[in-house]
Parts: sequence; C-alpha cells; structure tokens
Amino acid sequence: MAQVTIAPFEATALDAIPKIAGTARGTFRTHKTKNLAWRKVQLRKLYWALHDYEPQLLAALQEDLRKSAFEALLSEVGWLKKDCMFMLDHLDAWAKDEKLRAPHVPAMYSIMNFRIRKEPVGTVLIIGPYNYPVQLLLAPLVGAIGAGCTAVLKPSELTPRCAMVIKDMIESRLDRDAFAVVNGAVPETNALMGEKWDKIFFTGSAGVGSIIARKAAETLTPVVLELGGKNPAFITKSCPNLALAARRLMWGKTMNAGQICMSQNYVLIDKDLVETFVVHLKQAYKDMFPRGAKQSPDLARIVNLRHFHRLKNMLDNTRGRIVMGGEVDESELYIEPTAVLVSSVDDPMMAEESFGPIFSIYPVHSLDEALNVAHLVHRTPLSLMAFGSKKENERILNEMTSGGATLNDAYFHGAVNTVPFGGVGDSGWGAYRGKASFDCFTHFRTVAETPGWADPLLAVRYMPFDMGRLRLLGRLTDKKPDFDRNGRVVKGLGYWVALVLGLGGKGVKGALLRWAVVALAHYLYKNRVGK
Ligand SMILES: NC(=O)C1=CN([C@@H]2O[C@H](COP(=O)(O)OP(=O)(O)OC[C@H]3O[C@@H](n4cnc5c(N)ncnc54)[C@H](O)[C@@H]3O)[C@@H](O)[C@H]2O)C=CC1
Ligand SMILES: CC1=C(/C=C/C(C)=C/C=C/C(C)=C/C=C/C=C(C)/C=C/C=C(C)/C=C/C=C(\C)C(=O)O)C(C)(C)CCC1
Repeated sequence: MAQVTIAPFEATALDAIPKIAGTARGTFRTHKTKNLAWRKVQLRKLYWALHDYEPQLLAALQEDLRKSAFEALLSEVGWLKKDCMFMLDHLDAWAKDEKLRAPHVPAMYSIMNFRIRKEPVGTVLIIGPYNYPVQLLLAPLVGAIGAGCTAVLKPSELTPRCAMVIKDMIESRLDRDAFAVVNGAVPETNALMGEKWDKIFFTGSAGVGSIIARKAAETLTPVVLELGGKNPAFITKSCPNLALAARRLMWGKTMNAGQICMSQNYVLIDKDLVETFVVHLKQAYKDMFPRGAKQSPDLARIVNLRHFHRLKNMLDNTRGRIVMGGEVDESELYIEPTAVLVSSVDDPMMAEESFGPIFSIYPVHSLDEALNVAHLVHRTPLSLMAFGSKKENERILNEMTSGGATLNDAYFHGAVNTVPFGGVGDSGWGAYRGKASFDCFTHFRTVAETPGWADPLLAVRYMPFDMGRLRLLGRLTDKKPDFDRNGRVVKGLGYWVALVLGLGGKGVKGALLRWAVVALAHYLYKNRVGK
C-alpha cells in the first residue's frame, strides 16, 4: 500500500460550529445550489476526489478498522464513485418538474397546470457511524448534492483517520461555502444539534438516534434515521441448499468483521438441520480462512476496546454453547467468527445487537415457532433473510416485516447501491440510495396555476354559496360507489352494459381488442376463399 500521511485527529472548535452552519445556510440562500450545472460540477469533483484520495482513504480504513483494500474498494470508495456516476446519469430526469395529469388531477382541474417542482430541502446535517465511515457519511451527501442542498458532515470520531481524510478531501475539493466537515464526538454533535437544519440524516445506534430525534423535534426538524436491528435468518426444513446457506451467512458475518447493521444477529433453524448446518458453517470458515481467521488479511478488526468488550461480554455471558470459533484477543481487537447454539430468547446472544462477527443459532420445531421467536426478539428489524421453499419464504415475508429482506442469501438487498435502503419502525425512518437519495433531500412541492379566463367555470366556490350549484357539480363530477355498505362490490346496470358492449373485455383496451378480433373474423368470413 502506498505510504501516506494522515493528520492526527483534531476536533473542530466548538465556537467555530455556529459559523460553519451559518455559512452553509447562507450559501443555500444564494440559490446557487439550485443550479443543475453547479450540482453536477460538485458531483464530478466528488468523484475525482474519491479517485485521487483513494490511497489515503484505504490507509485510513486499514488503520481504523483494519479493513482490507478489497473491502474498502468494494463497499466504500468504489461504491461512492458508482453513487456519483448514477446520480450524474439520472439527475436531469429526476430534477425535472413532473406534470400532474389524470387520474392524479381530476379532469375538471386539468386546465390548472398542476405540477410537482423538485426543490432542495435546504441545509442538511449528516451524522455518520464508524463501521462504514466513508460510505455511510458520503452516500447521503451524494443525495444532498444531487437534490441541491448544502451540507455539514459529522464523521464518527471512532474512526479518526477516516474522519481527518474526509475533512481534508471534502473541504479542499468541493465548494467550501456549501459543504463542510465538523469533527468531534458528543460535544461537537450537541453543538451542531443546537443549530437550525432543514433536515438531519443520522446513521448510528437506536439509542443515539432517539436523542437526535428528540432534539430535532424541538424545532420540528425532519430526521432520517438509519439505525440498527436484531436481524433474523430463517432456515427451514425445505432449505434448497444448506451448505450454500451456511456459506452465505458466514460471508454476512465476516465482511467488515460483521460490523454491519443488516447482517444476521441470529439464525432460526429447524432443529433437525442444526448439526449439518454447523458442519457446513465450519467448512465455509475453512474455505474462507484456510490459515485461520486471525492470520487472514481479509478479516477486519473490532473498532475499539469498548466494542471489543461489548462483544466479549456477550460471549462470556451466554448460556449457550459455542459451536464454531470463540477465540478473542484483546491486544489485536480480534474476535473470531463465532456461532453459539442457544435455547432462550433472553440469552444475551439473542437479546443484544451483535454488530460483530458473532451470531446465535436457535433451533425451532416449526416455522410457526420461528416466526413467534422473531417477533419476540425484534418486531421491526432492519433486515431479514430467509432460506426456505418459495412458499415458506413468501410466508415469512408476509408475516414478519423488516427494513429490507433477502431470500436465499445474506443481506444482498443492501449490497447494491442503486436500490432504496432503510429501516422500518424502530430500525429506521426514511430511505436513501439511488433515486431514493435524491428524493430524501428533495421537497416535492405541488404547484397549481389557474388561468384568469377559467374564472366563470370555477365561480361556484365564491360566496354567496349556492347549494344547488354544488349539487349539480357533484352530479357531474362525483364518482358513484360500486360497493355497498358491507364493502361488497355491486355490479349495477353500468357494469353489465359495459360487459356486453366490451364483449367481456376489461377496460377500454380489452374491449377494443375484442372488437378488433370480431371485426377481423367477420372480414375473413366475408372474404373467405372459395365462397
Ligand atoms: N441502518 C444503517 O444504515 C446503519 C446502522 N448502524 C448502527 O449504528 C450502530 C453502530 O454505529 P456507531 O457509530 O457506534 O453509532 P453511534 O450511535 O454510537 O454513533 C453515531 C454518531 O452519533 C454520534 N454520537 C454518539 N453519541 C452521541 C450522543 N450522545 N449525542 C449526539 N451524538 C452522538 C457519534 O459521534 C457518531 O457520529 C449500530 O447500532 C448499528 O446497527 C450502523 C451502520 C449502518
Ligand atoms: C451476472 C453477470 C456478470 C457477473 C457478475 C458478478 C460476478 C457479480 C458479483 C457481485 C458480487 C459478489 C458483489 C458483492 C458485493 C458486495 C457488496 C458491495 C457489499 C456491500 C456492503 C455494504 C454496502 C455494507 C453496508 C453496510 C451498511 C449499510 C450497514 O452497516 O448497515 C458479468 C460477468 C458482469 C456479466 C453479466 C452478467
């Protein structure tokens, strides 16, 4: 890896924060960020900044998390470059006014040129976590730039080298009046929260998310929360390939040393499959780490001592049996990929969010039991994975919600940068990525424009009110219900007439098609050969 120097971590001075926020707000008021060409220049600059700062970013990720260059490129630097390109490719189309026509606008108002203007929400605060310190801070920024916002970023202080590289990169390459980085921990975040924002985008723990949401509520500031979850994986008796399920779940818990909020916390598995599943897990472990996980340059480390001890305590306090892994080494912040066989939902391995390379295996007698346990552990997890028959997977999706879900794999729904990503209930509010990133920072402003000549047509609204005219208008424009008071659809005269005239076809298209077939048949009959 290229030799690079990273400045030591330095928190932003508390008294500088109001000015930083004020500059970002002031720049938004100049309206220059609304210009699409300006936004595109910033996105292109961000792309090249990521490209040029790649050695620093890779070194910082290696030092902060011992993240391999492979992972750093795949899921952080390369990921963000793709984000920039995707936003650049689609920005013109997404930012265009959307004309509102029937059926969204009733025919009687069609003269009023209803449309949706896409406006930037304003000046936003983006607060990032430590596990993907580059991706999870800058992916929302791509959305904010695309939408035309100004932004202040607060990287996690737990990954200090990444925080310093990001500050240098953003402030030297992007418009300094529009984008800034504040480094620090709780005091600096509190100072930022004391400022007025138009939206706050927070990724992190549910505990801190709730502090942020409470503070934001004081000024009615909208928040997006990307939080954690205790995510289940279901393996049923009909699992099509148990060895593959084991391999994929091992991948889910070893990327970034399992410090991924959407990876499985626990596996609910049919009791008859447990033994074989563990054999497959061990085989997958051997295949991925032929010289042992500790020797592998591919396995990241736990971010710091606090999180190391949090994970170690889960293993120390479990009443379950470790069936794979179990080694820990504080000097290296190393935790071996570990699976623990448990039998109680109160076990720390079930009750706490793992957010590391450890997970539990919980044997069940049936899918009913699995679904009950999952609801007890966390009713609205960030993700869910199912390895069953098609029918069972459909049932799991139907009976248990989650932010996102993957069938027959670990969290792949969250490994593609262009599709919406977000939680549900207490695992998150709002979504981003792809077009959802643009939408997240956009105010969809409905605009109507009433021509002066239309006033006589619309005069019914004026006082003095005339009930007769209101009733007449209702008779002309109100849609009659085709259902009765019991919620049953009523097939009235209109239905039967339409059915006969439409020759049984549904809708105008279906009816026209049937009439065309009849006409063709008639024509062929009339002109038949040898008549
Ligand atoms: N849904 C998602 O996309 C993701 C969710 N997460 C969740 O984040 C957690 C791990 O990330 P962490 O960085 O440890 O989260 P965290 O909640 O401790 O920190 C996140 C950010 O909040 C700031 N912060 C911490 N304490 C604060 C306080 N008392 N007041 C104001 N700001 C404060 C930190 O400086 C940091 O920038 C896990 O629970 C994980 O599930 C992590 C990554 C992605
Ligand atoms: C199929 C065709 C081709 C071949 C395509 C191939 C070989 C694709 C392989 C893709 C793979 C294995 C991609 C894996 C990607 C994993 C990623 C990006 C993981 C990302 C993790 C993230 C973002 C984590 C985020 C964490 C968060 C949000 C959190 O903590 O919550 C050809 C050969 C291209 C030909 C066409 C057909």
